[in-house]
Amino acid sequence: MPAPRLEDATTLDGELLAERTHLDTSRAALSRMRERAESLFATGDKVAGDAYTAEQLGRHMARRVKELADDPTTPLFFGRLDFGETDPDHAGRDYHVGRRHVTDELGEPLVLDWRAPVSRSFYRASARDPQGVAVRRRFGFSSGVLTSFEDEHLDRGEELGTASRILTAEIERPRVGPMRDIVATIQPEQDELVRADLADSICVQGAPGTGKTAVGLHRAAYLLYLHRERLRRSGVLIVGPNRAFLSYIAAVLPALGEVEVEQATVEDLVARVPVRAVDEPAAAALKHDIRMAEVLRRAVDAHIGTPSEPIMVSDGSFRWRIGLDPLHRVVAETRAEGLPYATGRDRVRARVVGLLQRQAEARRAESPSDAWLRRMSRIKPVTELLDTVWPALTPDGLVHLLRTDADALATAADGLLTVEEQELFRAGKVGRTPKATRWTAADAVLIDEVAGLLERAGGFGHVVVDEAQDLSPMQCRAIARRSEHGSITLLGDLAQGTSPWAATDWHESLTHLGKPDAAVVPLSVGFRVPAAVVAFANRLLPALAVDVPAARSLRHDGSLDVRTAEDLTAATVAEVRAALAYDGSVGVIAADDAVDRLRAALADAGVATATVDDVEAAARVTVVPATLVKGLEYDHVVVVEPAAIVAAEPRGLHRLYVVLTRAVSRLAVLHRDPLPAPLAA
Ligand SMILES: Nc1ncnc2c1ncn2[C@@H]1O[C@H](COP(=O)(O)OP(=O)(O)OP(=O)(O)O)[C@@H](O)[C@H]1O
Repeated sequence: MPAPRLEDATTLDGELLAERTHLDTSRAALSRMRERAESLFATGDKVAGDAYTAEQLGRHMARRVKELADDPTTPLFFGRLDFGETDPDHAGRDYHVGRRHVTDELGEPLVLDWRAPVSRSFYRASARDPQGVAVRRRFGFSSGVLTSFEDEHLDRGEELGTASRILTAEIERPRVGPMRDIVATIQPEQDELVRADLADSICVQGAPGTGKTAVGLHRAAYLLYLHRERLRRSGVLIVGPNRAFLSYIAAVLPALGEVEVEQATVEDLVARVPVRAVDEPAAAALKHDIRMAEVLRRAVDAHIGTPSEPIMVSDGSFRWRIGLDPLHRVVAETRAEGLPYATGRDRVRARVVGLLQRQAEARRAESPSDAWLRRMSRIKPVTELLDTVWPALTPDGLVHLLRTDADALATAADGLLTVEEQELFRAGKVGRTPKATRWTAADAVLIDEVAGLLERAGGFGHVVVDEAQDLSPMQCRAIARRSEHGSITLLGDLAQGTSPWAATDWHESLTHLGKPDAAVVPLSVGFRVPAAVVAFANRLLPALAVDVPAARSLRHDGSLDVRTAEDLTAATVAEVRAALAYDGSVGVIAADDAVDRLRAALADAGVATATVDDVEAAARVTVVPATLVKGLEYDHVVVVEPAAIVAAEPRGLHRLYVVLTRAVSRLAVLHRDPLPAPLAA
């Protein structure tokens, strides 16, 4: 493919000047839009009729003001599309593409939102399929100042692809602080996922650093733009592995103008009871097993009984009787409807009252009053019937019952759990009541499952699940309950699975998530890890027993340094000192129990360190326990004693693979013990 032609220098200067002027004009227009929104916000309460409308309007305006905030360090636009004369819709027009729409006083667009339909060509047009675009221009910025641009004359067959200087500079830019958006440089294979239909659930399998997290967040922003009202009502949820990760990604969506997205860990989602105990590994594995879903379903179902005698009800004036047959019918019909249990209980009550109502109507030839109906629905014989055939249940009460009543568990688990497994399930201390019980994290998932059997909760319009390979089947179901009527974006890498129940097959996870037909799409280009580091980490892949497509790294810079050291602590301090000579962040990653020692040694040496959940910290060095580093990245990574990281947990080699793939530019591996076998090869 021909390389882009260089324009002569004077034209270039003139063009650059014109683009800077356009940037100034757009900035001024954005600030006018914001002022207008602010003044509407200030007067909103006077305009709105009632308190409710005022509050709604206030919230809307506050959101609008936030959305229109201008950050001087992020460029308002990053690209431009010049359409050819023959394009049927945009002949001869040019558009600047940026983070949000900016219009002038007449409402003419100065900058188009990157999510607008026209902007799509910025990401997807190619020399082979120019989509009407004659020239695609990318802008280079330095500290918010427009300093350069790069043109591709698609109409002349020019295309840079990943050789773009501006893309390369963006990828190689030192990382500091929280994660950044990638709107300026989304790649075609990523864009296809970002712009997938709201109705489509997708699963992205990608090697470390292929942009899975970035794609998920940008998809959320894209869907919110396209289906704003609908998704504002139903909500968008991002699920991540831990607090540190969530705070690392928290700034991306607000930078894209999206301030109303919920972020949570799975533990947050199921936090109906406080978690105050830890399961033995075997018990935890059993509780996360998919068979538990059926055990719990049966245990709830077992509470539905059979009426054994007619009921007699007196309302003061008359006595009514409902025979056994109609009562049987009410219970059987309700059961057949397969409603959530608590809804079923309400339905039985309503039907029994309905039977009384019909008798009353027949006798008095008029409908009984609402007050009469209410009284009948709470009258003792009706409530007693309900308590026998459809007793009220609570989620923690039911799990407590299974932990304390061997017979109840045996009935529910018959043919599903062995006797040993039932004993394992009931092992451990249980309080006298649910409230007095010290629940474990796995218990909380089971309690949430029961809550889902009792009552159907409202779900989100879209859920993005990151690091999804670590979810257990029961955790997948907890997410499924929150996305039953919505779609999901599942992001992960089977090679990075470190939980005891880590997925080995995406179709299985998707089935537990209630989206068995979702497509599994690979991402294949790595934007983080330098090729030499990828090659080193990939030595582990054969030992990880997963079938994942290999990725190609875009980064050929970077360095890898693996060496032995007698005094690991001293070597770490020296390595961190050397790393600080470069720009960017430094991450020291070690087995969890070595973290305090390393942090203290660095402090003694006068090196300030941050903790992993403090993404805004001034210190450039972070000491990170290996178990918390998933999803994060640092320019310079120092891995201390790989053998200890591997030895610390059953899936230690997978953990080490995660650890070795966090480096953006330089990786130093320091060890005293021999390297784990696959690496030493
Ligand atoms: N198109 C792109 N342009 C510029 N940078 C990109 C692009 N795609 C991804 N990146 C950058 O590459 C890095 C890795 O991206 P991200 O964290 O989304 O990858 P990931 O696949 O989720 O990785 P992991 O599996 O390790 O969690 C980030 O710094 C991200 O900003």
